[in-house]
Amino acid sequence: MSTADNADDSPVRAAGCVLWRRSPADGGLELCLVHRPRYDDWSHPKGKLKRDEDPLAAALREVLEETGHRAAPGSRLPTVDYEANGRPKQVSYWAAEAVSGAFTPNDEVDRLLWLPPPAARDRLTQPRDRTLVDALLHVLHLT
Ligand SMILES: Nc1nc2c([nH]c(=O)n2[C@H]2C[C@H](O)[C@@H](COP(=O)(O)OP(=O)(O)OP(=O)(O)O)O2)c(=O)[nH]1
Repeated sequence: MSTADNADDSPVRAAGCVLWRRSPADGGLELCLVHRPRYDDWSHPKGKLKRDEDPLAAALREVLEETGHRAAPGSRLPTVDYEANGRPKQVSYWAAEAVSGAFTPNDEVDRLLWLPPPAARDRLTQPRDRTLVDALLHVLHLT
């Protein structure tokens, strides 16, 4: 197999966060989901790594770009694998607490919601992304 073949078969790498906060109203846990008009879907903030970029740095950069929030990273969460446009894709995730910032609608993300865990689970478009809600509760010792 040539080097070019290897490169073609290698997964597209992306990274993101299950971004959480304590509700300003009642202190309950809330998760941040983003709506992408391109797919009309709801997902966790994430995106592809730039060349030579560290996955955690990429995850925090994507959170800032898509949600306007700076985040403090916590535990590593399970990696999500799927096929996108005929190529394997591997998305690394971290739990991260939103610490500052504000959302402004942008080309990639036109809506953002802060939802309690059960509502976030229901709202997520991809079943694989729902498992990350439970993984977050586990690392926050809430299950
Ligand atoms: N978020 C997410 N999207 C998925 C999963 N499985 C799956 O087929 N998709 C679909 C949604 C889109 O139709 C397609 C490509 O979306 P994507 O979010 O992976 O790719 P992208 O390049 O547009 O975005 P990004 O990685 O830069 O954030 O893959 C999944 O488990 N999670």
